[in-house]
Amino acid sequence: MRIVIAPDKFAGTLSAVEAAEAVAEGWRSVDPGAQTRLLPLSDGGPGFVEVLHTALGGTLHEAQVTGPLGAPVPARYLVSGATAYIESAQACGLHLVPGDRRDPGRTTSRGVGELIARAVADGARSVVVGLGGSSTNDGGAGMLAALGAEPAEALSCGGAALGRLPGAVGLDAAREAVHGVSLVAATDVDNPLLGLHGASAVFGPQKGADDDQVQRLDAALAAFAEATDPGGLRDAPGAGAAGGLGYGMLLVGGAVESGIARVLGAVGLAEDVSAADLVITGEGSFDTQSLRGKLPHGVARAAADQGVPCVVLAGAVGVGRQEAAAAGIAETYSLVESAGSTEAAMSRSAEELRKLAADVARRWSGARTGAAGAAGDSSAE
Ligand SMILES: Nc1ncnc2c1ncn2[C@@H]1O[C@H](COP(=O)(O)OP(=O)(O)OP(=O)(O)O)[C@@H](O)[C@H]1O
Ligand SMILES: O=C(O)[C@H](O)CO
Repeated sequence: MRIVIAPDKFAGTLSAVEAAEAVAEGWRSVDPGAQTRLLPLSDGGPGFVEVLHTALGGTLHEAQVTGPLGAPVPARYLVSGATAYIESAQACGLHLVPGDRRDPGRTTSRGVGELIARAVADGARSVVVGLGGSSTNDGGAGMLAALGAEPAEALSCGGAALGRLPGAVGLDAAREAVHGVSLVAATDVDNPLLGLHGASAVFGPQKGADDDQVQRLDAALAAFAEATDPGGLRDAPGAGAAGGLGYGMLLVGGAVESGIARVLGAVGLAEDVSAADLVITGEGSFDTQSLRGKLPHGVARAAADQGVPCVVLAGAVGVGRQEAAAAGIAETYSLVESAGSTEAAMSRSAEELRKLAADVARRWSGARTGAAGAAGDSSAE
């Protein structure tokens, strides 16, 4: 059997690469002759550089940049040909901020700008920045400051300060720093910068903001938008990704693209799917959100387009059989159910995923050869 294994990360327990490897190992333990094609994926958030490196090869460059709270953090970016791939979460990700220090009023995207500057200095003609999983809400102001925007200090100290900037914002030097470079924001969401569906309201709470702070952060971003762009960039889809980093990139001539589309294109999913008998995708929590354009949904659509069955192996499954079927998903399998508890699924995630994949292999390879245990005779609901 030819299997394409294309999962997202299981946030908090397995990277996409680890998840894909565990599924492949589990499958091959039952069906050693299977041809497994591993295509770990990312939507632009954490894992972006690792999955593109797996798919494209290229060279990883190490850097030390300003982290979300100001202290330096290590970050790796990928260079493949004349294109550099940067993962904003490596410089300002939520995972870099301990739970008791989360404060989207203070965290900065400055390190992202440092990575862009470094890639451009290395000679990149195209810079693709994955956006998502951030701890910030600074409209990309810190990133712009690292590229030369003024007043640098006030722009670098987080989203709260944007409501009281000491003077006009100067963007010329930042624009000049990326002049002639194709700059792409590969975003995990298409939210605008401001308002009910904006960065602060939708993603502020997961970064530690309460209702009052959400209001203040939204007002501060609105003031920043007034000071930087009289046009409609604030309303552009994706401007609100990564705490408004999408907006900041638009200000210096960047283009917004779907991170999922960028990654699926880069890894050549459609081509591999066309030669497959089964596609396996997955993520930590497969819920109704997942069916609104998240990675497993994109993979399922690619499989459905080619008439290839697709199954989901997820940490937890919160989608019913009918909803899944409507999205082109033949079966869903839950690690929590197969491991017996959330605790077991989370603490022994790789091992439990291998076991679950072996079980799925028994069902699906058995079904193909007409053996007992037809595919899909049991699944998590
Ligand atoms: N091994 C696991 N077993 C059971 N549940 C898991 C496991 N790993 C992660 N999870 C659950 O999945 C959640 C994370 O979901 P997921 O990996 O889909 O990412 P997310 O935070 O929803 O981000 P994204 O928007 O990128 O999908 C965790 O909070 C946890 O509840
Ligand atoms: O980083 C964030 O704010 C979310 O992942 C949306 O982009």
